[in-house]
Amino acid sequence: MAPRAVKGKSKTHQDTGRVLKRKRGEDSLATLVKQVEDLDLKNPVKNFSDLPLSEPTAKGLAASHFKVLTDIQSRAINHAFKGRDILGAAKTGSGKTLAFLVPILENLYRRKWTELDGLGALVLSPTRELAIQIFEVLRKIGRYHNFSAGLVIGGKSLREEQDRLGRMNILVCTPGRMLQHLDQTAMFETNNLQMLVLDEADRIMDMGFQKTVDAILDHLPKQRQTMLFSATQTKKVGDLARLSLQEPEYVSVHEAAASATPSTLQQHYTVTPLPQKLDTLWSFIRSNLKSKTVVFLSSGKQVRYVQLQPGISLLHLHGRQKQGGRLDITTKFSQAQHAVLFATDVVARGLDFPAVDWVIQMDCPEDADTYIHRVGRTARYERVGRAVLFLDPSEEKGFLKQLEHKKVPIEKINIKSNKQQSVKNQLQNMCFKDPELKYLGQKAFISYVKSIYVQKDKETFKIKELPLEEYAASLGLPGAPRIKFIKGDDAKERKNESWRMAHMSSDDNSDTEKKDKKDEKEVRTRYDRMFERRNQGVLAEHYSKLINDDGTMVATGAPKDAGAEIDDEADEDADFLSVKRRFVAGDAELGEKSDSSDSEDSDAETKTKDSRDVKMVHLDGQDPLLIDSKRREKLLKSKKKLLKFKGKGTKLVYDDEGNAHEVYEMEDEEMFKARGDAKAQREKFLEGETERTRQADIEDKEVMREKRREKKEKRKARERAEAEAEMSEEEGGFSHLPHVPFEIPGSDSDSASERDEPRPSKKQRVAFAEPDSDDDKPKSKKSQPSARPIETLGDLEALASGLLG
Ligand SMILES: Nc1ncnc2c1ncn2[C@@H]1O[C@H](COP(=O)(O)OP(=O)(O)OP(=O)(O)O)[C@@H](O)[C@H]1O
Repeated sequence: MAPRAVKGKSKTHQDTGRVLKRKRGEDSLATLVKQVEDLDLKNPVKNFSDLPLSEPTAKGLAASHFKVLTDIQSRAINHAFKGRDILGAAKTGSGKTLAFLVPILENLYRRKWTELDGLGALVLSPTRELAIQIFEVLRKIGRYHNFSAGLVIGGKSLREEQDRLGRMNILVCTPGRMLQHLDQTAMFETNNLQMLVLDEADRIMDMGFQKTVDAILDHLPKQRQTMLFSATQTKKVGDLARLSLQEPEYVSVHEAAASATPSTLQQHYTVTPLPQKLDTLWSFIRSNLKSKTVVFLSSGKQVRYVQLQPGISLLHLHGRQKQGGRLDITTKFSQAQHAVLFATDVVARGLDFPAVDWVIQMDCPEDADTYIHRVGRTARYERVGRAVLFLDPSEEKGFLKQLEHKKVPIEKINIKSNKQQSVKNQLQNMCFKDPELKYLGQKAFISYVKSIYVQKDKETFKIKELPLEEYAASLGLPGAPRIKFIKGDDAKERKNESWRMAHMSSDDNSDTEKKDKKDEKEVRTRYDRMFERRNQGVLAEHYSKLINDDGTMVATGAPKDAGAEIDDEADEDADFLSVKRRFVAGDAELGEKSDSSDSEDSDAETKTKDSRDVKMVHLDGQDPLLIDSKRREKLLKSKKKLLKFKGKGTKLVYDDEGNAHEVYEMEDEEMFKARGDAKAQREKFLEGETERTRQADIEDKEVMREKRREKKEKRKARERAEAEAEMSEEEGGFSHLPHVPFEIPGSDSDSASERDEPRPSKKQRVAFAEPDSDDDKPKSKKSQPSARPIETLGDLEALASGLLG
């Protein structure tokens, strides 16, 4: 009896403690809400400690060593706290990421956001690398919150992500993958979304992403807070209308500034004729072996070709690499003290590589905005940095005009010709010895010329003025490859085309990957072509023998007298092709019926030919089955096995007159032609099917969502009722504030709760841990749930490819 009394007493103590704690939480939340209401927008705060912040965010910021707000942070955060739409523009490296992440955490916190409320904030990033980076910052500063957060960037199975998506409060994603989920993941709801953030907004709103972003916006509620951030901000009225911005606050930190680039950045350009660019780069690298440098080139093929060995670690990064490889390289370069990263514009925006000394732009960027983002990879957050742009004489005037227009201060420098070292001979030797390298060089040449051809700014990019023969020689090539341009062929448009098809299929990959696949298909190596030619011959020969004049198929495994005219050589080849089927085309010459029929449905007959015993079995409505071995004879005795040789019947449909038709009937050629060009018909058909599939998906999803919504509402009501009952029993007056760890449910079993099975207990959940050892980690077990730190690239890859777990 006694123990029971003690137990009862301690339970009451625990309950009272819980209730008091809840009351304290409610009180501090009310104070926080009031402080935000009273925030003076005209008086930006300096330190994070002066902002009205929740305890978890304040702790997360302090543990990540963020104390003083940057300009953009102090001017944007207070507006964002008040729920205003924001157009944020500030120089590269000025801390825009925190300017939207802190409001996301705080606004959801003040709204008591829980797992049951679903997706509260969505952050769109133009590249996977940037999405990963944003997510890492979110993990750092949000580690003491109980929100669940996920990274959705493609590269892994859609299924894996689907199960977990429905429970996320905050998502960081790339547009293509997000749209795929919005269209295809029934459990994923966005009707409760509070905040939408577009990082590198001008890039996300431009042509390349237009269709995808518009389709995403169609799925989102119009009533929401929208925040746009970039170093080169979009202010286009059309874009703002597309986003349904409501009286946005334009927070521009650099509009009044003298330059659009950081003041700690020294910018130079050098006029280097195209054929000398590689030599200039080589000489630069050789004289800066103790630096960390990013070299921008216009295409991945060029990035792959630059395989010099100057005595410093060279890394290559471009969009066509596999995701794991890309992550590996960004991590390596981040950690390296001295290295050169050859990259395309995939790293131009947003990436925060620590301590980059130089940014070299070997190929002129497409516009001044791209220039600003590229050079922004150095001189970040008050650090110094240097940038050099290589311009061909034909590009100088046009591009300098663009830079001037965008307030970019840049000075000309001359390269000392006596310091120039030539790599032309070295490359020529290498290409001579290694045809594969020569092939790569040719592709690099072609892709460079194409990149110039598709540029819109014809005042800067004048293809006719480029010395292409000399440029090819500088790459070590024996001559300039011939390039055919199709008039009116817009490469960008072609690139974006794949979106449509990616969208239609339920494939797992992001749109970027689709592009890759499409391109991979187009790029056939020499060996591919040789192989194709060789096998074409073999197949052609066979094909002509396998197909009769009238186009009917000839059975290659049949004996010679079985009606097919096949010569000896063809028989050999037939064996080579290992035709396993034993159906013969006709039975007319195969002798009389055998008496020894032992099956209800089949009759067997025997004929000896070419010293082989051959039996024939007739199956209803089928070609005869040839029995030429004991094994096949045995088969006859099994009715079950014979079933597979029986016909399956034909499905017919009846018209109004009662005439039977096959489900698919061949159309008369004339009629087909009358309906127009075959290509146009195909496209029309595809469009129709895409639309039909899309509509069906949307309808299916809506039904599923409705069901889920109902269940969720019921669950929510039940939980609230329970909580209220519990409180009124004990003390009364408080509302329940359930907490979900800041996590992505990791295991498959976790996804069960999404399907309305009992919610996992907190102990079952997997939560984040912060890998940084220097941060003061929370001491209590409750505030530091069991954790899996990111230690290896594999971890990071898993993190990037799916959802955190
Ligand atoms: N308040 C702060 N105190 C100290 N460091 C900060 C602060 N805010 C941001 N940083 C640091 O500044 C660097 C740049 O920040 P961030 O990547 O957010 O810049 P950005 O403005 O988004 O740049 P970009 O335009 O290139 O995307 C990061 O390393 C970040 O950790």
